[in-house]
Amino acid sequence: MPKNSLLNISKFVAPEVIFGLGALSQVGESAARLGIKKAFLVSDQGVMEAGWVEKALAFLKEVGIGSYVWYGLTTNPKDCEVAEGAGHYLASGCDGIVAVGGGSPIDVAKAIAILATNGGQIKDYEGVNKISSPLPPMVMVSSTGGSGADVSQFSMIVEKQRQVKMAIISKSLIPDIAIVDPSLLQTMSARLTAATGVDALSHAIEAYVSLAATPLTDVHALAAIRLISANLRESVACRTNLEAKSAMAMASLQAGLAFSNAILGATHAMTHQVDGLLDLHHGETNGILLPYVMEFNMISCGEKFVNIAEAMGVQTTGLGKWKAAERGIAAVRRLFRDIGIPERLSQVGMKEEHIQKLSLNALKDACLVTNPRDCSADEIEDLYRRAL
Ligand SMILES: NC(=O)c1ccc[n+]([C@@H]2O[C@H](COP(=O)([O-])OP(=O)(O)OC[C@H]3O[C@@H](n4cnc5c(N)ncnc54)[C@H](O)[C@@H]3O)[C@@H](O)[C@H]2O)c1
Ligand SMILES: [Fe+2]
Repeated sequence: MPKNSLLNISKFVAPEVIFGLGALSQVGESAARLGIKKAFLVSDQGVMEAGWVEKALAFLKEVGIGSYVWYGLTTNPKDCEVAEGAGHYLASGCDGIVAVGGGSPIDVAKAIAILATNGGQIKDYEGVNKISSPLPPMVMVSSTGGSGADVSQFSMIVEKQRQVKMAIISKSLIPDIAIVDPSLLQTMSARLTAATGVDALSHAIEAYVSLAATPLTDVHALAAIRLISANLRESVACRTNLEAKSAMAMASLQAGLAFSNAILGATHAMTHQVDGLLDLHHGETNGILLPYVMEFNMISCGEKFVNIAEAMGVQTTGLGKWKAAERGIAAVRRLFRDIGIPERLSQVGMKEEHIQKLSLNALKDACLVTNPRDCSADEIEDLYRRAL
């Protein structure tokens, strides 16, 4: 029986989602509905400067919710930042968490929630299903249209000492309410828009070919690929193109629903290691690696790669399966080139001497388990080398 046959049991988890231009205005009502009296608002410097935190605070105040703002985190957030944030949460008298930001603040907000009710250190929760006590109520407002962390069961935190990005995976990490307001994407730079859009496309493609894909995740993954292929260029080109921003926000959301349930693959397993070592934008590294991993994975599920090609806008009629699949990968490469994603890992600081350690760590990453083609350490090394 095919792995994603309707005859199999499949599960799909998702938070309540509020989507649309102006949806940020629902943050107060959402927090109130969860019984939050004082919100611990997690964000970061860039999102604060863009003015979105001030707006969220006003909406919380409107419904009588007090708040404590903490934004002491960086991109590729670190375990020490989570520990500091959890200390602030426990001392603040807050009874719920609101994040306003991209994947970094959202992941830290989830990690703070874990420590707040489960104690210990964040590294104790690395892996699958390590959380035992329920978490405080969580409302996540995403500001990047890329990570999908606002709907996912993941939190990604770098353990500084090991220079490894840990995947913490648990259904407890699915927020109660996700607010997706495409207007927030207007303050992102073109480079950030490109990198976050590439992250979303990597989520959709990896989830679609994942060994854990189901009919429910396939629908979202393919829809996300179509939206990204048709709108990412325009979204990068113009900050105020609200149609393109809304399409990218929806794509990120659907890619998030797909990968949260189908998990990911070798691209992410390899990118997480580079994130831990070099502190680059996660989306750019994914963009460099994804076409190489697609070439490697293609033989495991040719038909799916044809569907990806079609979702990327490739006319496949009359082409054989493998030709069509290759054209899909070429379409991904062309999109990334058009929006200025670097093509080689050496351009972003990676060196030959890093490859062996990164490959061994990638082999242990939880995302590799669902890659459609088995990967040995040598094959991962080879993929890093091809992308170098
Ligand atoms: N938990 C998950 O399911 C999941 C999935 C994918 C990625 N991630 C993680 O998410 C992180 C990346 O998240 P991201 O790509 O959303 O970016 P990010 O949260 O790291 O933010 C990147 C930069 O963009 C700025 N920024 C964010 N929104 C902005 C806006 N609207 N206007 C102006 N500036 C803005 C931030 O201040 C920051 O400087 C990585 O650490 C990655 O591992 C998590
Ligand atoms: Fe990602």
